[in-house]
Amino acid sequence: MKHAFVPPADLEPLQRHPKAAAPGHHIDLHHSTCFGCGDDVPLGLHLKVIAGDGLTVSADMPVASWMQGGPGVIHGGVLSAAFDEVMGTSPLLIGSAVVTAHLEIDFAEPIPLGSTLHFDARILGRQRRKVYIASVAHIGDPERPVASAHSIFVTIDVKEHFAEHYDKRVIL
Ligand SMILES: CCCCCCCC/C=C\CCCCCCCC(=O)SCCNC(=O)CCNC(=O)[C@H](O)C(C)(C)COP(=O)(O)OP(=O)(O)OC[C@H]1O[C@@H](n2cnc3c(N)ncnc32)[C@H](O)[C@@H]1OP(=O)(O)O
Repeated sequence: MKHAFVPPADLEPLQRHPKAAAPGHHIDLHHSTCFGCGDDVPLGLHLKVIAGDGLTVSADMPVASWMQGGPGVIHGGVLSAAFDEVMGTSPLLIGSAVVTAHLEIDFAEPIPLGSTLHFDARILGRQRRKVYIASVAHIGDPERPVASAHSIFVTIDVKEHFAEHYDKRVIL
């Protein structure tokens, strides 16, 4: 698939954390009211990200009618949010909490409502606090990706990062 993102050549390789979810297992929720993965939000993506081998994860997302952008197809922002969630969950494999600093999406084909998107994502490596991640999505044929994404996530101290906003969080 065409893309313009070039990760640095000198990325530091990363190791899976000994306590990371085992391959085939669901990686825990960010929190229950997260738009991307939370069980308690009525209108959310409800993504279940599954640990793969090494530094990989995967997820499936049925493309529901409320995700419509152009007639009969998924909205690009919804697709971007799904990539963000899948890639943003993967650093839990290395024991790091992260937030998105940079997210690039390449849209290769219109994605019809009613299809199921399958996402695969892979941690490429780190440079200081930056974790580089790549992801590809298909709707049935792994040889024919419909979209791909490249991102830079930055590791954070969760308590410190959210301290200013934590009191305004939504509890359902
Ligand atoms: C008590 C709470 C309990 C809660 C429990 C819940 C657990 C939840 C755990 C985790 C939540 C994850 C939820 C995932 C959901 C999916 C992911 C999202 O959607 S996240 C939302 C969207 N993203 C943001 O809101 C970030 C907003 N941006 C920032 O906060 C800052 O800009 C931040 C943290 C990204 C960086 O700020 P700096 O001050 O800490 O650090 P600096 O030095 O500026 O950047 C570090 C490195 O990153 C590069 N960098 C920063 N921004 C970049 C960019 N846009 N492009 C390229 N590089 C960038 C910099 O050049 C620097 O790199 P060099 O080491 O110097 O090479």
